[in-house]
Amino acid sequence: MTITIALPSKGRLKEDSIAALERAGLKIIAPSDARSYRARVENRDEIEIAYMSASEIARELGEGTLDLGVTGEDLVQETIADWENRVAIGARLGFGRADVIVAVPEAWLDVDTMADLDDVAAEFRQRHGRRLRIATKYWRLTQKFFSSQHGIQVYRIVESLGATEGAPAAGSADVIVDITSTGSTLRANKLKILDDGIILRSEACLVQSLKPRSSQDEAAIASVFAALNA
Ligand SMILES: Nc1ncnc2c1ncn2[C@@H]1O[C@H](COP(=O)(O)OP(=O)(O)OP(=O)(O)O)[C@@H](O)[C@H]1O
Ligand SMILES: O=P(O)(O)OC[C@H]1O[C@H](OP(=O)(O)OP(=O)(O)O)[C@H](O)[C@@H]1O
Repeated sequence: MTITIALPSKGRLKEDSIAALERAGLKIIAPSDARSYRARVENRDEIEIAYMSASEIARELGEGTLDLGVTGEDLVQETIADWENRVAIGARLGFGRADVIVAVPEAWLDVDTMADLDDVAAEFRQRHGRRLRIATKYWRLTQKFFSSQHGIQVYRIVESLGATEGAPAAGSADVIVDITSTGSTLRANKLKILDDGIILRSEACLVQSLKPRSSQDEAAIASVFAALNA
């Protein structure tokens, strides 16, 4: 039996993921064809490595087609419906840190909290003839935070697949929900994070799919977590 560990094939999480496994004693043998998205681990024939995009890793963990994967917690929570029952976050890896936040224009001087934003949302239609628009690619996290946690119901999500911080200035949204790490993109676009507007502090994690599997595979997974958490 083999278990499959998926690692990001590109982007900011790729190199750190490989390094984290190597520090845990899992040395990845590069495939003979560098364009291949499959690899093996030295002296661990029961482990197969698959390279794929970070969001695809989250999706496939949710569907149970992978055993383990390294991806961001934000992508886990956003991509997988009912994520707590489908996957388990087994190790936080200390890189890929970023916060998913609610930010509003700096010019909104009297809006500093989610309660202030609730007031704005409630008045928005009367004042502007439409609902408050939130630009984001984090639909699920936004709905959970606004509707379930803060009881804000009157808003509209405008899907943004990039340059989200530009949406308020461009006039396509009023506020945003996006990732920030250094804060420089928010500052450059004259946006401020609400005082209680941190939805999630995310980092790269090793995540396990919660599907039934053989005791041999369970043991292989446990040994990977033990090595990483050692
Ligand atoms: N400054 C940052 N901007 C965006 N994402 C970041 C940042 N810092 C860390 N991350 C994390 O990196 C992950 C996304 O990584 P990356 O952008 O490499 O993926 P991607 O290649 O865009 O993935 P996909 O192709 O699946 O969308 C997310 O979990 C995110 O939280
Ligand atoms: O707080 P900061 O350090 O400014 O980082 C945050 C920005 O970085 C990411 O964009 P990036 O330009 O990396 O492109 P991406 O959206 O394609 O990941 C992210 O989407 C934010 O816009």
